[in-house]
Amino acid sequence: MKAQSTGADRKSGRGPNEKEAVYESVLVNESLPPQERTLTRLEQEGALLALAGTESPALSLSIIFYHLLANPSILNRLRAELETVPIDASWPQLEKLPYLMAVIEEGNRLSFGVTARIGRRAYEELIFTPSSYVTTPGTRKSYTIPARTPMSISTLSVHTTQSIFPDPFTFDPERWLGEAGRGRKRFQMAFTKGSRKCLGIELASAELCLVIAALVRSFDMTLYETDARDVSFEHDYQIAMPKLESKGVRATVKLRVDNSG
Ligand code: HEM
Repeated sequence: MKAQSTGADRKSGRGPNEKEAVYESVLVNESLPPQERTLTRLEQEGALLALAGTESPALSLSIIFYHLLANPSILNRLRAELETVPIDASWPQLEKLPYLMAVIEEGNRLSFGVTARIGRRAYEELIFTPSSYVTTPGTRKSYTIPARTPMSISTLSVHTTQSIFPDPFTFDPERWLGEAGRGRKRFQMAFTKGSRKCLGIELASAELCLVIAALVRSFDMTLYETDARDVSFEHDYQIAMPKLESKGVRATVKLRVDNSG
């Protein structure tokens, strides 16, 4: 769905290629009533952007780096692929690397995005037909969901469905490759789906591609006092949290000499 313009462009006289700033889109937004164009609303937008834009990619990165360092065969395969592009490869160049993208998909899958059930209401009646992945006996019939019925789905249950993601708690980038991998993408719920899905998907992809490529190529790392429980989903704080005493994913780091690219 195309995002609706807030009207700020018309007021500012900006050209079609210039971007609207977030605060401006609140203050000059003709579809917002005046009581919404307040300092409180600006604070809320700012806090959401700062939180959503930092914690979520940081969680995916921690999970990815734990599994890369715990599984040298995955790390070596990723490093070999990264060495096929220049050392200063851009985001568009990195996005074309299938194994890097598979590692990112798998990190996002095991981060679970937002673990709380996020609600949706459709304005029209819906017919829900379970996919062929629904294997519980007696649950394959279709349902009619009346318009405006509150609904929600749990990312945890989708991302750990054995028939979609076999051995779901194993970090296995392979599952995102080839035809089968492409088919699974519609079950990637880390950013959720629909009109309120994450606003920062592209920025997150750029951050993850560039940071992973830079760290993997520049450093040799060894896990330090870190185990699987530092990245497992043990506590639900609306985002997945590991064991409470976790100090995060820690590693010792040595600069490497990368002769390629
Ligand atoms: C791996 C990284 C990220 C993940 C897994 C993630 C996940 C999510 C999820 C699950 C939501 C809730 C969507 C819903 O309500 O259905 C969300 C919303 C949002 N995210 Fe992200 N996010 C990530 C990175 C970012 C980044 C880098 C930004 C940039 C600032 C960002 C900005 C936002 C904003 C503004 C919303 C609210 C959208 C709305 O309510 O319309 N996110 N994100």
